Amino acid sequence: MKRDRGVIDFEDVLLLTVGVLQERPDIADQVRRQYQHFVVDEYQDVSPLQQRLLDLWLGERDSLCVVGDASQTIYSFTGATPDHLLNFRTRHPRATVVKLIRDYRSTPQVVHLANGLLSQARGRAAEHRLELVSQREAGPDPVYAAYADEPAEAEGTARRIRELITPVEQGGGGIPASQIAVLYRVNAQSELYEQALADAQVPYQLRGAERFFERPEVREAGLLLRGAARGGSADPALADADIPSQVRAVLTTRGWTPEPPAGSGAVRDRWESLAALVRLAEDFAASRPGATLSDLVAELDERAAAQHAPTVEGVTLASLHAAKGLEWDAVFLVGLTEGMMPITYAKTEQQIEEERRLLYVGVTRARRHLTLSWALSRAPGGRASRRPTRFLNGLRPGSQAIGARTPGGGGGIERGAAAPGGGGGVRRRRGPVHCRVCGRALTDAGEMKLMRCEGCPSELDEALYERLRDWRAEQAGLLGQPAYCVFTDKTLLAIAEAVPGTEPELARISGVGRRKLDRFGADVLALCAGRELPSALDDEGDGDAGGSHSGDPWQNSTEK
Ligand SMILES: Nc1ncnc2c1ncn2[C@@H]1O[C@H](COP(=O)(O)OP(=O)(O)OP(=O)(O)O)[C@@H](O)[C@H]1O
Repeated sequence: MKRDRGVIDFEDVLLLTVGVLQERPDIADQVRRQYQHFVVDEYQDVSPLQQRLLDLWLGERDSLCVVGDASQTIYSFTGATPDHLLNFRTRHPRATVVKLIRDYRSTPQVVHLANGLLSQARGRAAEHRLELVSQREAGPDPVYAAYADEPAEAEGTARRIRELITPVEQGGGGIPASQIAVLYRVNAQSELYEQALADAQVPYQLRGAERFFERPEVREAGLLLRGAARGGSADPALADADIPSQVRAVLTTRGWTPEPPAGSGAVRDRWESLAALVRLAEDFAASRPGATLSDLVAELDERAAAQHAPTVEGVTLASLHAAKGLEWDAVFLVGLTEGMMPITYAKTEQQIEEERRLLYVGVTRARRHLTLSWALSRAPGGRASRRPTRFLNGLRPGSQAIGARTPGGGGGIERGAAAPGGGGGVRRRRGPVHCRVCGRALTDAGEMKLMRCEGCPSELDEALYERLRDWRAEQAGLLGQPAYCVFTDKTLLAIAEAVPGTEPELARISGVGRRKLDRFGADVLALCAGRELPSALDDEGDGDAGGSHSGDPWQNSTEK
């Protein structure tokens, strides 16, 4: 097909050049006369074909300098291998090896996390890893932020970015938008961030990919959905189906399938875009009961228009792969859940290790501000079933053993450390409630309950949150009341963030009144302390269906 159309791709450029240099010594001589010395950057990601071309350029000479970092090998899926780098000394015994361990880019806090990530790495590249030493002055600790769902994560990120770009004299960070990046694992994740940044009126640009609504498969899908909305659907039986079913039916004709195609690459990218559209339709239908396919198409048009702002110097949105070699003052690594990081199709140990290196590449892009975030469920109201990436275990606060309350290895914000006025045992006075993270006065009831802005990063102990939810479901069952009558989601979130150790600390959390304290206080404190509770269902002695466990059963189990 390429021959028919008279085009070649980048791989062909290499192949043809190799062919010319091999078969035409006269041309090879001329090229070698013209180019005397060679420097290769990112040498850990060289493919055998690229290595062959380099050898042909060089001929018998060895005027060659290569620069690389085996720990940043992230293109193995294209056939690249760090072996050329790691075997360089064998092939060129006279070569001088300079180990660059001084890191002039990042603060000690960022470098500490980068080193910590690699300390858990395995495989050949890991054997050659270097422990970096920051040469910069200290900066802020990396921020770890758990959000309830993906839109909240995107909105929270956009809000933090707004603060960072606000001029210093107006109380912001004074960082130019061009010095900020949001990095994600797959390009289909960009849509949420494009929308959130557009909503927050933050200029942005995409790197290495087109804007979501400008991608060919998304435009094509848009046209088909528009046709279907006008009644032009090829399948009249679908006219009465719900919006997501209609969208899935239309997108199936463009290659959407319920399960993703195996492996990575262009087919997978295309599928991810279509899957993002399906999710958008599902969320839209859930939030707008009674809406039609035409309404969805109008919504898509609106989003496309909002995200269509002319490209100006702005925040960079990029995949981790596209961020290689770059750096920014502030980097947001988003969507760091199991399944996305490592990505589901990374199965073998080597593939998992490559994912770890990808996260390492992301972390080392940050000069000063680094935020790592994830969402516990995909859509608002969904079950908080997601887990943050395993790669941060032992590194992010609260990620050690279940119930452990000590922060993980250095480099993290310790629980509550960032809470202005939140420390000590001082009783909270009634009056304006301020966000524990950014200090803004809160007016929204839900935010007041959380004691922070919805979008400000939380230091949620998600394992505790899960246990609290399970416990609440059990209590609600016993009481025959809805779960929110025990504690609302917001109160549970606030508890899982604050992890109160004493009754007064628990009492300070909004939504925990005297009655709740008497009834549930001991249970909650036991859970916060990481203790197991006996199942309330086994507790035959409590005849008061609406009453408390009187504190005893779990008090007895405190030695566990
Ligand atoms: N000797 C130095 N003194 C001060 N700053 C330096 C020095 N060397 C490098 N830097 C700065 O450190 C940052 C990182 O340098 P550079 O991009 O060359 O690193 P790198 O090794 O190629 O990183 P990576 O491969 O991870 O992208 C840059 O901002 C650069 O200006």
